[in-house]
Amino acid sequence: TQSTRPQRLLHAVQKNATRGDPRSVVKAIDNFCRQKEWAMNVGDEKGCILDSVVSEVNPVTVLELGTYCGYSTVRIASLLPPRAKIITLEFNPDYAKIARQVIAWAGLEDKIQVVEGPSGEWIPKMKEQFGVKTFDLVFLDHWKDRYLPDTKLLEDCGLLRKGSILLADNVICPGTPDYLEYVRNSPRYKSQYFKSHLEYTKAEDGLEKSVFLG
Ligand SMILES: O=C(CSCCNC(=O)c1cc(-c2ccc(F)cc2)cc(O)c1O)c1ccc(O)c(O)c1
Ligand SMILES: [Mg+2]
Repeated sequence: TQSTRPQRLLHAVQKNATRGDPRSVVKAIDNFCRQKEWAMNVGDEKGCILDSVVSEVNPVTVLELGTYCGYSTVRIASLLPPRAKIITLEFNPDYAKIARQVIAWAGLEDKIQVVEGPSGEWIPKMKEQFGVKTFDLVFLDHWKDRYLPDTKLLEDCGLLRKGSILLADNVICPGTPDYLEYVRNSPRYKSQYFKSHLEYTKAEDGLEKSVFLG
């Protein structure tokens, strides 16, 4: 039977990356996506912006919306302080299965919890299910029309605190116009746009970093 792109991406990691070495896993995926097949990872260019925001925030609790194959999950987790944790939500069970194996190859299972299901259902259960108080950093990279409703849900569930950072991928391509309008015009956020390119291409894209003001 024909393999899927996530399966081929995982094989490239197992073939070319060193077990327990997150940076080699990131490199192997970027090489696969540049040389073999494009895939919707945040990629190396936007990944460097992600790295700088994670290093600056130094978060203890991270929420990622949209795991896909775990590329950004591994990127973020490899920069977290010892006791810090990342919860990553993925709707698609096939993606989640691949992501768990990519994360295991990187040796980061202890810092990462992959949760399967719709973000709209899981966000209201975060406190009771995972003992989360608030998130220091949220990386939005799932369905682009879920960024705004899920942000409002995070606010309503008391999962953001004064200073929580939202970092959103793809605000230009594919684009998240309603989300951008909200975080850029709401008095409850201070927003900043980091211009970049759509992963592995020359098309414009960027990340929007928004600080929740409480
Ligand atoms: O894929 C999903 C939804 S989550 C992935 C969201 N991410 C994107 O869509 C995304 C897309 C692009 C992009 C794609 C084509 C272009 F021409 C240009 C850009 C880039 C990104 O960086 C992204 O993050 C899913 C869920 C449940 C299911 O059952 C299922 O089959 C699929
Ligand atoms: Mg993306």
